[in-house]
Amino acid sequence: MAEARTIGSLPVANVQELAEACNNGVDGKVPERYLSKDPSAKEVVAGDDSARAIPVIDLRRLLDARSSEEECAKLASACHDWGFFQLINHGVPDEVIRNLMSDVAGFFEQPLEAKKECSQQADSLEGYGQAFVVSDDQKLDWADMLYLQVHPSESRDMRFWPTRPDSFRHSVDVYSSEARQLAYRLLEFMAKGVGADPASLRGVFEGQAQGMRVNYYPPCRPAADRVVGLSPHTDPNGLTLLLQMSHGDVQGLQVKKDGRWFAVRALDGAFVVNVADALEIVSNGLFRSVEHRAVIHPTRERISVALFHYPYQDRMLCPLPELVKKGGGARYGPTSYRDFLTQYFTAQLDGRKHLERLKLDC
Ligand SMILES: O=C(O)CCC(=O)C(=O)O
Ligand SMILES: [Fe+2]
Repeated sequence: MAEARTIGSLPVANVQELAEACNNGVDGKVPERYLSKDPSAKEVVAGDDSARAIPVIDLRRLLDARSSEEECAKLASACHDWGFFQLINHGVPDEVIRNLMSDVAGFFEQPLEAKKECSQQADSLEGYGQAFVVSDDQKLDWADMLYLQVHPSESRDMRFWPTRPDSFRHSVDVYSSEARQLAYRLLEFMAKGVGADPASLRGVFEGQAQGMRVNYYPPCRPAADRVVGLSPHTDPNGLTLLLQMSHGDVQGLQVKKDGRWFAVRALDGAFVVNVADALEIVSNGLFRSVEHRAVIHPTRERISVALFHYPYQDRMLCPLPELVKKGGGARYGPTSYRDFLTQYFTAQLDGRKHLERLKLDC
């Protein structure tokens, strides 16, 4: 996949190690590069009201002929109004998710030297390290990550795949194939929700690249409210399925709506699903790719696993013709997905600029 294999990141400190030093008082000062200078970043609509702010969609209701139409409409509204929803009764066995999360946590529990066996190489975002560091004076995120290309299987670069815990590779393999089928299914229901042909929307993504990013957010005792776990961004792919693991109900994901940040309270056992850039384009703007970010807890770590489903890369990406007709014209110009990714990275995660430049007046 173009993204991970052509764009590298400048090497920076390992945040898990840095956090240990900062948190246990050896060197309590958090380096300036991690401290946010934007105070507005802290204005959040949190509290209990927002706990269920993002809509909850029930796959069982989508599948049941008696409730499907209503749930599809709810799904389509969620994708338009929020770009995010939580998915319950999703059918991915608990055991598959448990195994994945336990192996992922096991990887990060290893000593640094062991994790470094999977380190990123120059010019690639694949492997263990930090992403999106393009300049020496850029602010840095309080997180480490492990990015793997997981599908198609021949695209896997096993140099970056952990061999410990022993079951890591198997767990990822099983999880990615279950979740992939779920993603395709969701795309069909999304299409139904806007009166489009399910096969057309599914066809843009089916069999295409799937990547997995594990984000490790260490606690930050001295300055949790001044560091950022993952800077505001949209995802460049089509559909993202997100799982999180935390102790003591630690949350961290925040989603932007109408210019305000909303804290997401992830339901136990649910997926957090979000519309990403390519799906906004293909849906002619009926589904929206919204900015989101992750914040840090003072005393507890958090791990999230994002599974990215990419569109085809050998054809031009553009809105589905039937949705263009419905919408009275195309709202996005055609783009090659490779060019789009280059723009995404050149914009340095600067809001939605890379998407806005494709917009047409109609
Ligand atoms: O950790 C989270 O909750 C968000 C992760 C995310 O947005 C990403 O990996 O793209
Ligand atoms: Fe994201």
